[in-house]
Amino acid sequence: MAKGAKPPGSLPPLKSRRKESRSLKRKREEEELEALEKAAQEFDASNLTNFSDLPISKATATGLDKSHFKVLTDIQRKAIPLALKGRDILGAAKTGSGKTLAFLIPVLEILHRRKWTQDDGLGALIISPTRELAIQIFEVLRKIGQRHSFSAGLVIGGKNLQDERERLGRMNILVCTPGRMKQHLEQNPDLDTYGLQLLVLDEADRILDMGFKDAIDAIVQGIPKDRQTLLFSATQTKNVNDLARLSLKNPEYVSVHESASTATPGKLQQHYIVTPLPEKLDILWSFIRANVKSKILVFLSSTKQVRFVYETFRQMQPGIPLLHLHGKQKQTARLEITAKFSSSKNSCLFATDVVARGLDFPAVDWVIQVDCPEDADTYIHRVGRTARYERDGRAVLFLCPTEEKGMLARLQVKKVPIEKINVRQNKKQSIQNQLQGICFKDPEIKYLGQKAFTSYARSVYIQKDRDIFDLEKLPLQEYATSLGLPGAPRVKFLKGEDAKRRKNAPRALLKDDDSSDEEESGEEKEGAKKDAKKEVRTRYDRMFERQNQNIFKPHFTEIIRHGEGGEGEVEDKDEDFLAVKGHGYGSETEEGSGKKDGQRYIQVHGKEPILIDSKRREKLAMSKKALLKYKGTGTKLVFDDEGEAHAIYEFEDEEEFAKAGDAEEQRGRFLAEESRRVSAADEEDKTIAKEKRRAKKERQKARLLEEMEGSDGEDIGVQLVPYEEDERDEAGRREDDDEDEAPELVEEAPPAKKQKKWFEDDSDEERRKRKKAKKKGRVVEMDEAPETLDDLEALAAGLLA
Ligand SMILES: Nc1ncnc2c1ncn2[C@@H]1O[C@H](COP(=O)(O)OP(=O)(O)OP(=O)(O)O)[C@@H](O)[C@H]1O
Repeated sequence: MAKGAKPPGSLPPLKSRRKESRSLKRKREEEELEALEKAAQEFDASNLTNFSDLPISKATATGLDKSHFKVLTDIQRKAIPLALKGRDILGAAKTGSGKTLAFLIPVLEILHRRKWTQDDGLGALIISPTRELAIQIFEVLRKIGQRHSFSAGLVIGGKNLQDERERLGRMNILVCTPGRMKQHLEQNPDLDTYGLQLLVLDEADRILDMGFKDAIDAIVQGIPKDRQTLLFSATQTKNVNDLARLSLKNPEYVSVHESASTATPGKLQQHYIVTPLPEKLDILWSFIRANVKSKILVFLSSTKQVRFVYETFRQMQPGIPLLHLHGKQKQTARLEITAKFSSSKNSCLFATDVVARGLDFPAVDWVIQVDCPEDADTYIHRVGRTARYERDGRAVLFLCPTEEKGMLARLQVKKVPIEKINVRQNKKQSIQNQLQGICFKDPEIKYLGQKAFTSYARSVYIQKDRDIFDLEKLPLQEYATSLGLPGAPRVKFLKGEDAKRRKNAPRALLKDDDSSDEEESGEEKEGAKKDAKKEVRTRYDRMFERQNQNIFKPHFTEIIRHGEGGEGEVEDKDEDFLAVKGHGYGSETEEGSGKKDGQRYIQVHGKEPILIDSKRREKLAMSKKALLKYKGTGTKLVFDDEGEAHAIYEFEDEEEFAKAGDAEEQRGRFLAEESRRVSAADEEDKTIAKEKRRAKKERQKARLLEEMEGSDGEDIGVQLVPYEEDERDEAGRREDDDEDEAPELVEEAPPAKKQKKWFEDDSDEERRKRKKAKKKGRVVEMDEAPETLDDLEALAAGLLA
């Protein structure tokens, strides 16, 4: 055989074999993808039942199987095949009917078929109106996408924008809230949206209404028009203007329950009761007491009401774990509460509408709507937190007599089957006295009650549907009494408030408002914001101004007024009372708080006024320590026999001085006399000090002896504490130290700040851990909850696979 010739039947070299197999693999993959695309385009959904029938990738099919999803729900059967064909979809289906999978499966499949890789940037954007819902969607995506290699991120705020930035540049799928996404699109040059293939809006009608308008418009401007768009909600919008804003292309309207006789889940039992407003809390309390073995979700119309009911009911101990959730809690707390309620078998969660949409709490038995929802759609979403995916559930709506007719008419139009029931009067328990007692004992709760009252009144006032909501017809005085308040707080309203706009406004837009104690809705807040620019008012300022509240008894209010001379300027004087009189710092002309050019100042005698431009600064400025600093060290005076005060050094009368002889001589005499006096005093001091040292040594000796012998024979665990470490006061003095011993104390007293500990307890261990975590730049906030925001963010940074 010639040199170099290959023997017949021998294999090609390894390198070229590998190359060949790689290209074969690639070819095979491409053929598979083409076949998948073809199958999706030609798919006939008429006999579709199981996920395994769908023309989807192996990766998605495995993810679904591993998550135990087998049979498609109606909305999934109708929407998924169309979305896989690349159609724009307007999907409407009852709450709890599985809309999340109806958009997540197409998201994964479209990107897969288009061979999307990490280098291709953002491929799909999923928008949710709340952080909780975004987290929930993200978790489902993680489960069913576990066999894909896309990177997915969660963009919901509550974290440093900069931290999120770099990671976002590498993400293929983002689940986000509108405000935060808008921020990133505007400020993050690393975010490449040019190739975006899919835009999904969950709870689309909510996202498209006024509150999110700016954010959504900005997002839509920043992404390509040539993309697929999927909109889902239980109460879908068909508003042409909304759809035009999203540039939908010939969308397919998929409404599986439009022809159904009801808009709510079949297994949901819905009832309402008619109750006078002042009896609502009695009924709620009695209901909870009678259902302590259930899982109950209670909707109230504002954060303040949620907090008031939670705080008071908690004190009254109904015998069921209580939780509360609203939009003003910190994200970690919100996550923790959501997780707790999800995993609990029996508990009662008081919440605002922040949990009304989309959240999939397992096995909720009851949804109670204490406050009437603003419209029938909100009703549908609230009750949809129970009776999800083939489960049973019950819902009760509390209606005031004035709300009954209007609300029932609205519900009827929306095809909500609801029946009236009555409360068994013998089971109803009045809690008014208990609430009064709680409010009386705790001014903070009373204050919260006042805010709850105000926010309720405002929430009714700002509603547009006057057939249902009529504030004037509500017995507000009695309602205040039912909350345990001594009188109805005065509520200020401004014209033209827009409940929906404020309610749906993203957090970013409400940022300024969040810092205040006011409620979430209404132009009142905007008015308040304007006021806030003029002067900084603390909650205590407001509390004092509320004269009809009797937070302080009327005669006390009188004292404030008379003490300040005149009723005309009560507001300013109240502030003076708070700032000055309350602390007893002298005359109001010299010291106290005042206003200049619309700014508030605190004036301490002889010092520059301190500008009060925040609550924190006011608190600081009013602290004892700060005031001591500003007040200086004071002047030492001596008193003569007649009780007259004199400065320590005073000028002598000139004539007297001349009579006493030559000035230089006098000086010499004075110095000689003083030095003799100082030497004598020094001798005396030394003797006293010596005597004291000796006595102290004796005492120490005696104490040691006592300790060694065990004075009364008992084994005292804290004997290890040595004598240097005995009790000291704040200045580092020991209890038996004498004021006169000052010179010795200076020598002996160690720096009083930190006392050495001779034994270690759990707190030391904790402190060390905290210190360590701090050093690493991270504070461990929740040890037990497995799904902290950090966990989720870490997941967000990782790959789905
Ligand atoms: N095909 C399915 N098989 C079994 N369970 C399913 C299926 N699809 C969805 N589910 C379950 O049904 C529940 C409700 O699903 P999902 O949250 O998607 O409902 P939804 O229609 O989005 O509700 P909402 O309108 O309240 O947002 C979830 O617990 C989900 O896991």
